[in-house]
Order: sequence, then structure tokens, then C-alpha cells
Amino acid sequence: MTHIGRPYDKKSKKITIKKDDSVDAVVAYLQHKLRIRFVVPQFYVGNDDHGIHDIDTSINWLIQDLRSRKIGGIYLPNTRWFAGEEDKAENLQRFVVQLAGLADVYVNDAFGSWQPHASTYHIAKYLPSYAGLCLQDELYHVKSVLQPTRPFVAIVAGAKYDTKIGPLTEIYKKVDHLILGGVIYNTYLCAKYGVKIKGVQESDIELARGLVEQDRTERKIVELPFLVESDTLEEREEGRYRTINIEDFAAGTEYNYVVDIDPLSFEVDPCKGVLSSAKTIFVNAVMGLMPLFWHGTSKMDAVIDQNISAQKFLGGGDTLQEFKSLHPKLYHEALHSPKYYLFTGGGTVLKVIEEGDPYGLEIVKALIENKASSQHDYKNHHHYSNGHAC
Ligand SMILES: Nc1ncnc2c1ncn2[C@@H]1O[C@H](COP(=O)(O)OP(=O)(O)O)[C@@H](O)[C@H]1O
Ligand SMILES: O=C(OP(=O)(O)O)[C@H](O)COP(=O)(O)O
Repeated sequence: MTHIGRPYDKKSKKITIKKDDSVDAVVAYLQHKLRIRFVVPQFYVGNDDHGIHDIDTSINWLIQDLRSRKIGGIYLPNTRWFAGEEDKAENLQRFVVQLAGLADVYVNDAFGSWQPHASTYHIAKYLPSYAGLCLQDELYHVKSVLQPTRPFVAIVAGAKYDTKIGPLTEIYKKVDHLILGGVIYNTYLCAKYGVKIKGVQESDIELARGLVEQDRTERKIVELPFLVESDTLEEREEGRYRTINIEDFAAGTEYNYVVDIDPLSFEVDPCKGVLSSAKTIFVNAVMGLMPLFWHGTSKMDAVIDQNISAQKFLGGGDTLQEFKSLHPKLYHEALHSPKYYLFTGGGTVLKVIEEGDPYGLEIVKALIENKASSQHDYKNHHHYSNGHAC
């Protein structure tokens, strides 16, 4: 099982089920790699915007097929399509007990999924629980980000503003320089310069004000001066996008969508100097709206790579995906280079830097705590189990 995207809207509390967020691509990849057949069960979806309410007993037929080796595995639909995944009350308990009933053992190998939800956290109370090999490796390497050789530069960009802005105030204290991009930078610029950028919400700007205040004296935020403004998010059409300079910002000025950092920003000081003299660089950053506005991200990756002495840590689902697409050769070199480490989760690394301890992540604490009592729990909960292994 896994989650894909963010189909649950925290503000409206609605779940949107769409094909783009299905596990189909993951299942196709696993089938290809493992040469076994997975089946994704179909469950009833109510028309109340609360997604799938229950794992119903139809799954027992599939479990029979698994036991008799007719199929190689069962892959659940996107866990965020279930009403209980991000619930806090009854739906959560219901879903966790149903999940626990499917397996004998729980292995969490999703470093990127740091938020404590039913399938990442609560499940560990019901089954003997373990950290997977990938999770163990990432927890080991994240310690290096906590003890960086200085100067230490963090670059944070992308779209998951709500979960990344919080950790930034703590991260700010730990880095020598912070570079922002994407939606986070747009929001920061609105808060600092009083400009209006299309798509940036007033409530989000409020959250960024703390960071602006924090930076007034220490000046650790390295501002990227040249941005790409576009009239539309739908296409990259000549004449409908342009470069703007933050030096021209005046309070009250309204801009269209800011969709990328102009690559020139990485070729001039202060950014160029900061990146070339850094000894540790952490990157959770897609600088522009993909797939149209990739130029800023591509330039950033290239400039970082030129610093051959720095220890480079890249993390994030989209950050790695774009790194691989934009620089396939470099990506494969980085996988084996002692100068690079690639984390599957970027928000998780930010959370660890904020907490100061990889074992302080709730999903990890759940594994550690429940491992101690797992034998006991296992016996107590074995009657739920009608399945095989996870
Ligand atoms: N200025 C921008 N406006 C809108 N979306 C952006 C902007 N910059 C980056 N993005 C989007 O951010 C997404 C990546 O953000 P996020 O999921 O937070 O990164 P990661 O998965 O690497 O942690 C990309 O899909 C990209 O299209
Ligand atoms: O892609 C992910 O994290 P990332 O954006 O930090 O890389 C994970 O799916 C975590 O996403 P979540 O914060 O919606 O749980």
C-alpha cells in the first residue's frame, strides 16, 4: 500500500478520487520488476466526498487467491482515498482495524510519508512493525544533514507550502543560508515586499510573515532576483511570459502567476557565491511549475554540481523526479557518488532538521515503541488476521 498525491483536502475535508492519483503506475512498475501479478481490489465509493469508507469482505476472495498462489500480491488503492486515513476519530479506528486484519506484519519503507496517518503510524499499534531497508538507510544518512560541515545551505521550493513553511522557521536557525523558490518563495515575496502574486492566498502570506521577521537581522535568506511571470498556468507561450526583477517591486503592485526562477538568478551573486562556497547543500526544490517551466531547476542543479567539494543532499518525490528527467546522466552518477545522497522524501528531511533527531519522527517512534511490545500485540491481535504478509 502507498499514498499518492494529496486527494484529501484539509480545508474542505473532502476526498477527490481521480485516475491520476491511482496506484496503477506503481503496480505496473512492481509487476515489471518483480515479475509477479498484483491485483488492486475495488471498493465501494460513497457519493459523499469521503472516499472509500471500508475495506469490505470482498477482499477475502483475493486473499484466498493469494494463499493458493493464483496471484502474487494485493495492492490496496491509494490509502488517501480511504475516509479513515487522515481522520482523527471513528473513521480512523475503523480503517486501522480493517487494515490490520489484512496482514501479519507491518513494514514501513516510506521515508517520504512522515505525516502520522492510519497507514503510516496508527497501524503500528496493531501489528508487529518494522522499518524497511530503504527507510533504515535514509534515517542513517539524514544524520549527516543534522551535523553539516559549514557553510550549510538549504534550498527549499515546490508546492507543498502548508507542511513546509512550519519547519522553515526552525531550519532557519540551523543553516548558514536559506534559498527559497516555487510557491514558498512567492508567498515570502508577497509578505516581505507587499506585492500581490496571482494564486497566493492572503492566509498563506500571514504564515510567511514570521520568516520575514526572522530574517530582518540575520539576513540568511538569499533572494533570487530574477523571476518568470506568466499570464497562464496552462502553457508556455512566447509573449505570455517574461522575466521580472524583485528590485522593481513596489508595495501594492499586482503580478500574474510567478512560475519559475530565471536561470540568471543562479549565475549572479549572492546566490552564485553562496552555492560555490557551501560545504553542505540540502535541496528540496523544484523551482518552477512543471513540466513547462523547468529552466530554473535545471540551472540550479547544474550550478550545485559545479561545487565538487560540497556534500550534496537532494530530497523529495518531485525533486528527484525532476533531477532524473532534467539531468539523467548526473542522476545516475549521483546514485553512486559519495558526494551525493538522494532522499525519497524532502518534507521528511525538513521535519527531521526541525526536530533535530531522525528518531523523533512520529512514524519512526511508532515503529520503535511497538517493536518492543510487538510480540504481545501480535498475540492479542492475531484474531483480526485473515491475511498473509504485508
Ligand atoms: N511557482 C510555482 N507555481 C506553482 N507550482 C510550482 C511552482 N514551483 C514549483 N511548483 C510545483 O511544485 C511541485 C513540487 O513541489 P513539492 O511536491 O513540494 O516538491 P517535492 O515533492 O520535491 O518535495 C512541482 O510539481 C512543481 O510543478
Ligand atoms: O512527496 C512527498 O513528500 P515531499 O514532497 O517532501 O517529497 C510525500 O508524498 C509526502 O507527502 P505528504 O506531505 O503529502 O504526506
